[in-house]
Amino acid sequence: MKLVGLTGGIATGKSTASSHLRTSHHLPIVDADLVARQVVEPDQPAFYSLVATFGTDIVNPETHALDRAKLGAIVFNDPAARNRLNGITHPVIRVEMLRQVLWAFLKGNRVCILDTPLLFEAGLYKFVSVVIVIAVPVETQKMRLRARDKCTPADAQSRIDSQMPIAEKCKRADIVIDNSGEAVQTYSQLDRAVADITPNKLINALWWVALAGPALGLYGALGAYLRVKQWCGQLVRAASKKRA
Ligand SMILES: CC(C)(COP(=O)(O)OP(=O)(O)OC[C@H]1O[C@@H](n2cnc3c(N)ncnc32)[C@H](O)[C@@H]1O)[C@@H](O)C(=O)NCCC(=O)NCCS
Ligand SMILES: Nc1ncnc2c1ncn2[C@@H]1O[C@H](COP(=O)(O)OP(=O)(O)OP(=O)(O)O)[C@@H](O)[C@H]1O
Repeated sequence: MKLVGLTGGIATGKSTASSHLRTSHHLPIVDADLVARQVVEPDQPAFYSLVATFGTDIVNPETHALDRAKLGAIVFNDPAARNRLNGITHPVIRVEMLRQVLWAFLKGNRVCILDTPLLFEAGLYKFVSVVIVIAVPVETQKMRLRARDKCTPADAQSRIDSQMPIAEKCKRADIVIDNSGEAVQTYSQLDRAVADITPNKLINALWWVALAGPALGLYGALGAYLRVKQWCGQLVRAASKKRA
């Protein structure tokens, strides 16, 4: 299975591209933003680490879930805080993403897409065979980000500045998709890219036969690790609540 990193800057169109790859090409998408949301749900160990680090102000008092806007306002304006957030969330995001990649492999897919905004920043580019960057000019990026998230120009700028510049990502890419035009133009560039990168069926089947056993073992081990980690966290929290 070919592991493909799909990246870009904030609001350059990664989700637009990945939803086309999912619906028109039936490719499995491992969505880092989605995983990042799941690992900070209120029953997850990373949620408690975030509260211990950033304080209870980042919890919405009504829903008891993470107040993403508040945490975003802190970390997108403070590189040290962002490093602390990344230090808590990224290790667990990586484990869950690896689990999903193994599942995509076990199902016999020939291509799996890692939709990851921080592919370069977090070093995940080392594990993929092809990097696709979805690019737009910075002015278009700012305009689309502000229109989508209804944020101020300063907020849009600080989010953009939190990431590697899009021009640098394009330099490091194997394939650059220009998403500054109509969506259909982006889709046809993606269609050509898929045709270019999809491996031969026979070679893929041989790799599957060679690696399915170890992949299944690792998949099971990662699932068990995540579950045990969650149980341990619950036990520790229950014990500290009792003591309080
Ligand atoms: C800071 C948080 C709470 C803000 O949440 P919010 O709902 O406003 O944004 P959302 O999660 O939808 O992310 C939107 C975009 O912001 C950018 N972004 C998110 N986290 C980061 C980060 N740590 N550094 C730089 N850019 C980031 C990405 O381009 C992402 O696509 C949230 O992004 C978060 O928990 N980030 C840490 C986990 C992470 O690194 N996620 C990125 C995928 S690995
Ligand atoms: N070709 C296009 N033409 C016009 N608008 C577009 C185009 N592609 C994407 N958009 C719009 O730009 C915004 C950002 O796109 P999208 O959400 O796909 O970006 P993203 O890279 O996934 O963002 P994030 O980094 O926040 O996850 C959305 O409102 C989307 O509808």
